[in-house]
Amino acid sequence: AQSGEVAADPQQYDQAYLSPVTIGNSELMLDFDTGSADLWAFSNETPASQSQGHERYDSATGTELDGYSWSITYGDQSGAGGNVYTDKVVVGGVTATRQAVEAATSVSASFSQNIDSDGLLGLAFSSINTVQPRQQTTFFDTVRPTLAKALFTCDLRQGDAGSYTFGYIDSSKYQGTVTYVPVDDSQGFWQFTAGGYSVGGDNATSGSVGTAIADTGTSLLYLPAAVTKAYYEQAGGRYDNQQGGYTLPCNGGAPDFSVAIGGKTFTVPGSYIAYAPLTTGSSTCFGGIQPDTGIGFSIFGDVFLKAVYAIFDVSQGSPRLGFAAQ
Ligand SMILES: C[C@H]1CC[C@H](NC(=O)Cn2ccnc2)CC1
Repeated sequence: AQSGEVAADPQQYDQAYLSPVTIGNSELMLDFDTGSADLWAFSNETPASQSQGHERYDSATGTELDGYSWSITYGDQSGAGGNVYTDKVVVGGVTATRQAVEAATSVSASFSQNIDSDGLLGLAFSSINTVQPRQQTTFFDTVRPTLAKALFTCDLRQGDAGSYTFGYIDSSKYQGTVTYVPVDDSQGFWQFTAGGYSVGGDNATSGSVGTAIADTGTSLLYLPAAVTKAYYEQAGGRYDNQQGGYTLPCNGGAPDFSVAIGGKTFTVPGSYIAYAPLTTGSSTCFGGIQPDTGIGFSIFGDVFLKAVYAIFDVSQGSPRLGFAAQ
């Protein structure tokens, strides 16, 4: 049985985390994204004008799926599309011998401009893979029958290298016990229910967060508007229309944010929520918590995930998420 571990290296401000992946004989840095289900890369088929500074997948090592294509648009309105190959993909020593690899023939500006990222490796459920005419499986679904345990884990860290593991849980990476919650995969996401919350440790847990997804591909923590408003009232933040989100002082006074999941409380340090100065040297920061208005559910992105050890587990028949304090 296979198992393995791969580094997750943070970009500036932990905006995304990138992991080394070998596809054929190309070594690329991919953004592992539990919020989508396509494995795509800049390639020899991506226009030079769009791929300056990126490593590219050389599709010559692959077997083309004739007449197949893919096209994806993410929640931030970024997107990409192209052709499909099968090729050998290796992640932390775990090998998929015939993985669908989606070679980009076009990518949106934000992907071209983020030269650290050579593509994405989707880890949501294969039911939302965009390949046509026949949907393809994610890397995790492809290797799942060969893994020691049918699960992968995520240990993202604030401003430091973390890791993903496939096929095993590393109990040295968390403290205390793991709390498991059921996952509703009907929308293709790692969707769960979050409970009450508290700001700055005042144990008057108020309200309830509700339906949420665990999304390593999203930088911030998107919560219901009422919860977000309550947080920034205590944090001394304000909604800045020009910035398109809440901002707050960078000065280190931001309160912690705690949320109950499966009856256990998980805390995001206030320092994670003073996310990044509006511009270099500014004493005003963009907030790491933002409203989930219009999305349809809350998004527990990297701001939350780097405060926990997360286990994405399909070993029990029904999928489940495990969380433990880091
Ligand atoms: C309003 C939110 C904005 C951010 C959205 N997240 C994404 O688009 C994640 N992603 C994947 C690839 N590139 C980005 C989720 C909605």
